[in-house]
Amino acid sequence: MHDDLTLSQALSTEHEEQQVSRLLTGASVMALLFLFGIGAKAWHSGNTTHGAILWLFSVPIFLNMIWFARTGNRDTQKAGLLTFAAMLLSYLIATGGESSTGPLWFYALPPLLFFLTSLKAGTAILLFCYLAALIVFQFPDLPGITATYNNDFKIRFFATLTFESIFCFVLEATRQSARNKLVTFAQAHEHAARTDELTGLANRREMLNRLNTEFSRYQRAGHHFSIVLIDLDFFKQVNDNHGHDAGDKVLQRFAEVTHGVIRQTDVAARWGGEEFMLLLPDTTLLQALALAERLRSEIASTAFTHNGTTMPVTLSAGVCSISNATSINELLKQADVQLYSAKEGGRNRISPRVRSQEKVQASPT
Ligand SMILES: Nc1nc2c(ncn2[C@@H]2O[C@H](COP(=O)(O)OP(=O)(O)OP(=O)(O)O)[C@@H](O)[C@H]2O)c(=O)[nH]1
Repeated sequence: MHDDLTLSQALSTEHEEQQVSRLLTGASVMALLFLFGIGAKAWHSGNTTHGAILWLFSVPIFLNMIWFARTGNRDTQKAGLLTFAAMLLSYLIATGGESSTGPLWFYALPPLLFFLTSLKAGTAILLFCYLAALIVFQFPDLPGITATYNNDFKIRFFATLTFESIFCFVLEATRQSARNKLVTFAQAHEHAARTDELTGLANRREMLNRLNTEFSRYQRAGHHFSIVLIDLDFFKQVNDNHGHDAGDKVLQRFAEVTHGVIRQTDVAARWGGEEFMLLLPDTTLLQALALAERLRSEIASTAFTHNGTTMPVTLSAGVCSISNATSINELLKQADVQLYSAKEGGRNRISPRVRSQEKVQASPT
């Protein structure tokens, strides 16, 4: 599954959120193990109240894990774990934990906070933790505070925690900036891999992907679709008479006109050279013929100009519906046969011809 992910999908917010959830689950399991182990050690060394309180903390963490497994709600999982961590740290700094080592667990907070929340939210929560520590250090007589710390410890605690927090902030900011650049780069790269540079339409590779997707949809749910294979008539003459730049301009203008004619759900691609393909989801052969005819007429009446000279541009197109084919290959082959027939029939026309079309195309344009 993972191999199928594109780079920008792999860097997407959803994917990152999944990673965060996995990390939170891992952190929860580790927290449970630590609480159980350190609680057991405290219990055996006679500090039974401290041991029992540590074990008690494992209950909400365990329930949070169960809740996440049942609901899949990542926000609750994150908020729950951060709340329990804040409560546990408050307890540890207020009581000193074992041998006044409780505040040491504060050092786990900065990297976790910046990774799990935003830089802003992480800084705000950290400042709140600083305030809590300051209150414990400055007012040891407040109810619930049983630990006393000497001044050297307090100064070193704040100095090292500040150093670590700044370091984590800078690291996370750098990581986020690199990630954003990578996402932008990946999106541009993926767009380029799917798009024809000259016309901005989908390229052949993208069209083949979309055809396969549409064919699967047809096989699964019976959604019909049609394709239109288009070739500009006598395009070589445009290049020969007006130059390659003029030819390029015609291709670009053709793409613009096509965009104005098709629906948003349709896909237009440059199939190669001066050949184009339209993929029309949920469209019958007759509807596709009508659209192709509309495009033919629009192109025939559009003024293609270059350096003040107007160039005559018309198209021929072959149309085929998936209901007349058993595979993508056959669909393409039939559209090609129809295109050939349109060219043979005199160009500036759509094939197969149905009665309504014959009436429209009877008068030469
Ligand atoms: N300017 C420009 N010309 C291109 C491009 N790709 C293909 N062509 C030209 O398109 C022309 C296609 O010519 P042909 O295959 O002979 O077809 P045609 O002149 O359109 O004649 P019919 O298709 O038979 O109506 C060639 O001259 C190619 O060089 C492109 O990206 N830019």
